[in-house]
Amino acid sequence: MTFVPDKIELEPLEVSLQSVSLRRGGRVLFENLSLTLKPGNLLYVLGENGIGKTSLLLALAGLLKPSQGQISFFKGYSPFFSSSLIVQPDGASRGLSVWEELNFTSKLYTSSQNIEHLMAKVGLTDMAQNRTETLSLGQRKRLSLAKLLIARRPLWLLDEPFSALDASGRGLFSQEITAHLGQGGIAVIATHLPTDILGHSAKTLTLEVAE
Ligand SMILES: Nc1ncnc2c1ncn2[C@@H]1O[C@H](COP(=O)(O)OP(=O)(O)OP(=O)(O)O)[C@@H](O)[C@H]1O
Repeated sequence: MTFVPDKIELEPLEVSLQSVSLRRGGRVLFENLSLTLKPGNLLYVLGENGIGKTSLLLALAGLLKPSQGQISFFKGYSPFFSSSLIVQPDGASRGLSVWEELNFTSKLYTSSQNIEHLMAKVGLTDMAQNRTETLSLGQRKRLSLAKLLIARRPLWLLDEPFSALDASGRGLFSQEITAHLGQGGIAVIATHLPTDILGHSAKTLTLEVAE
């Protein structure tokens, strides 16, 4: 059975939420949410702790089912083949080294990206042989960025992408998000940080307690 298509181009994806409600832990997080994301769009999801930002990202990734409404992916892709999700804590715990983790990801996505080049780009060359679970939080975030670049999905779902990163890491991540948007990708960023870090025009969605 083939789980991943041989080659995924950055397709001009469009994602649409129609009257979406999400329940979790026995309570309604939000109701009747409608919005459309088009190529090049950046959406910031804001709101207090526990309001449902990460849950919305999980729903967009196809990992949580809306209790009402629909999330539609145009152009025929399922969320599994069109999105990359970075949540916290990340899932770098397979007992692999940094190089092995990137090699595994590369094979999973049949990517032709050069792993040495990517490790240099994200500043992890010196950590190539270190097991991923021994990385610092900022190094893990850099590893997540390398995996995003390998997967090359059109929809990036990023939970606090800039937290734990130093200034150079934040610069690098912003540069790659900007490049992704420029290539017609979409980014959804859940954050508590100021939303001007990218200098890119953005939509903002502030989640509030459901009635
Ligand atoms: N696995 C789970 N099972 C049941 N309820 C959960 C689960 N994970 C989270 N929740 C609940 O869902 C609600 C929304 O959580 P979510 O992680 O989406 O919030 P958030 O806005 O991302 O918060 P934060 O700003 O703290 O990261 C919270 O009330 C939380 O308790």
